[in-house]
Amino acid sequence: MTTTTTNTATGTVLDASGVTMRFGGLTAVRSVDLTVGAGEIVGLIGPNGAGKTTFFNCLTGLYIPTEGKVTYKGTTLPPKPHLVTKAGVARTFQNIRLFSNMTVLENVLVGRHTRTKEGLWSALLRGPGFKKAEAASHERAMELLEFIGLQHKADHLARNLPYGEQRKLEIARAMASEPGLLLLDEPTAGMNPQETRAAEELIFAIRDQGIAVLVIEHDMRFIFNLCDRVACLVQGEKLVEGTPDVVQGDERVVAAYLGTPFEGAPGAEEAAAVEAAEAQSSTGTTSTTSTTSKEGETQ
Ligand SMILES: Nc1ncnc2c1ncn2[C@@H]1O[C@H](COP(=O)(O)OP(=O)(O)OP(=O)(O)O)[C@@H](O)[C@H]1O
Repeated sequence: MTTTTTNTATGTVLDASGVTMRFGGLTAVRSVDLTVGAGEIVGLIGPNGAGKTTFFNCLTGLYIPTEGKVTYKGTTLPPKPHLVTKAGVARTFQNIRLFSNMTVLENVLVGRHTRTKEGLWSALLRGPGFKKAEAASHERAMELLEFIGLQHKADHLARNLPYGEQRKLEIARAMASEPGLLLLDEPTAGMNPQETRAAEELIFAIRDQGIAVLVIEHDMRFIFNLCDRVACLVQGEKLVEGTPDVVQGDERVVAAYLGTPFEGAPGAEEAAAVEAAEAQSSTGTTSTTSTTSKEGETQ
C-alpha cells in the first residue's frame, strides 16, 4: 500500500486525515488533518469546546469518526479502544481514571494487560509460564514507577496520592502498554507550577525513550516550551499549525482565545448573521416573523 510506504519512509507515527465527527446536527471536529512524527512532541490547543478531546476520542477508538482516516505507523487503527492500545497508542484522560482502591503498583500492572500473553487457564493454574510472565510484568511496572518517581509509593492506595502524583501514575499506567505514541489529555490540569515543571521534564524523558507524544493542554507556557509543533483547533477546525513561535505569534490564535471575531474564523459568518439579526430586532425595525426567517437562514 502506498500510504504505508510513505509513512514508514517519513517516520510518521500517527497520520489523521480528514477527521470529522458529528453528533447529530453538531460538527464537533471538521476535516482535521494532523500527523505526529517519530520522536516528536506535538501540542493540540484551542478554546473550550474546540473539539480537542473529541479528536482524541476519534484517534483512540472511543468514537468512530463520521469521516476520515487514522493510521498508526501506516496501519489503519481499529475502532476499539483496547485494540488501539494493543496496536501501540496509549492515552490518559482529562478526568483522572485510576482504580482508586487499588495500589499504585496494581494500577500500573492493569496497564500491562495488553502486553501479557498468558490466558485465563494459565492464570487460574498459575503454571510456570504464568509465574514468569507475572514476575516480568512486576519488574517492568516497578521500572515505570521508578521512572515517574513513585517507586516508594508502590503499595499505597491510588486514592491516597496527591493530585499531581495521580496524574503521573496515569502516565505510568499508559506507558505500561509499551506504546509508540502517547496521547495526553490535559496532563497538568490542577497541578501547581512545580508539578507542571516536573511534568514537562517527564514528557521530555518519555520522548527520549522513543515514544512520540500528542498533548492537549490549556497552559500555553507549558505547551510552547514543550512542543516541537503545535496545532490550534477552533470550533472543530484546525486554524493554525506550526512551530511554537509561529503559533503563539499568530493573531488568529490570540483572537480565538480572547473570543474576538476575525476574518475567516470558523463560524464567523454564522456569528455575523446572528449579530446582524439581533441588531435589527433591537432597533425595532424587524417583526418577529422576519427575525425568525433571518435565524432560519443561518442554520
Ligand atoms: N458525546 C457527545 N455528544 C454530543 N456532543 C458532544 C459530545 N462530545 C463532545 N460534544 C460537543 O463537541 C464539542 C467539542 O467538545 P470537546 O470536549 O471535544 O472540546 P474540547 O476542545 O476538548 O473542550 P475542553 O477544552 O473544554 O475540554 C462541544 O460542543 C461538545 O459539547
